[in-house]
Amino acid sequence: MESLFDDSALARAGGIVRPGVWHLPGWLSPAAQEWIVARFFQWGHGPVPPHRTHINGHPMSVQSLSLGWHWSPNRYSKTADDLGGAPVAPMEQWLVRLGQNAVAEATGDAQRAAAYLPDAAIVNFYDHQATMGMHQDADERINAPVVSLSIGDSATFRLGNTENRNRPWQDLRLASGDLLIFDGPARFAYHGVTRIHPSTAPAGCHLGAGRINITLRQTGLQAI
Ligand SMILES: O=C(O)CCC(=O)C(=O)O
Ligand SMILES: [Fe+2]
Repeated sequence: MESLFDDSALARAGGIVRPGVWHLPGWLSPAAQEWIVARFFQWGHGPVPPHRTHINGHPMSVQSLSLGWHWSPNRYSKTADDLGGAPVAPMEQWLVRLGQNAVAEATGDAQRAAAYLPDAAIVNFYDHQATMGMHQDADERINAPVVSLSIGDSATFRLGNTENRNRPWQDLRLASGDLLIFDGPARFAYHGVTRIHPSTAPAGCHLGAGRINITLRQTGLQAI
């Protein structure tokens, strides 16, 4: 019953939000969402467990883990140096292919998609209280697309301008299965998450309460 009225039942327009931003609602099939949730629980076993990254001494409200490169503020590393030095889990090849398919389908630019080789995934878990302040994804060295996948409860995602964390911005609702890409003129747009909407997830994704967001990034860094 619950799943009849989850957010995936809403008819939502998708496509180009503004130059460089694409939103494809329900891009991940229900089966893919369920499969990724199962993988998410496996990632939780380590080697670096989900953690609240500290920014300026304060823990973020989201719990994060990384694949490929460990992210800590302003820095990517191969070991989680802020958490005892465990090696980061490897990037998974199905995520690379998923990212390439996402870029190809959203943008229609086959060359940009083929050149896209994301080597890091940041996996965030939001409980119902969690939010993310306005920021730029600017720790990557090259200007490749950011591919964002959302699963579980819906979120209000705030998409700002490229100059500062203030207005103008626009609020988008990201539901389970949604794909969002920012690239080109919007690659360095400020963005954040202002709210999680409880009880909006499809029951079949089996996450329980909360939201997962996975962002795929191409860092431009070389492992040494
Ligand atoms: O949860 C989201 O939709 C955005 C996450 C994000 O901005 C990030 O991980 O840098
Ligand atoms: Fe971000």
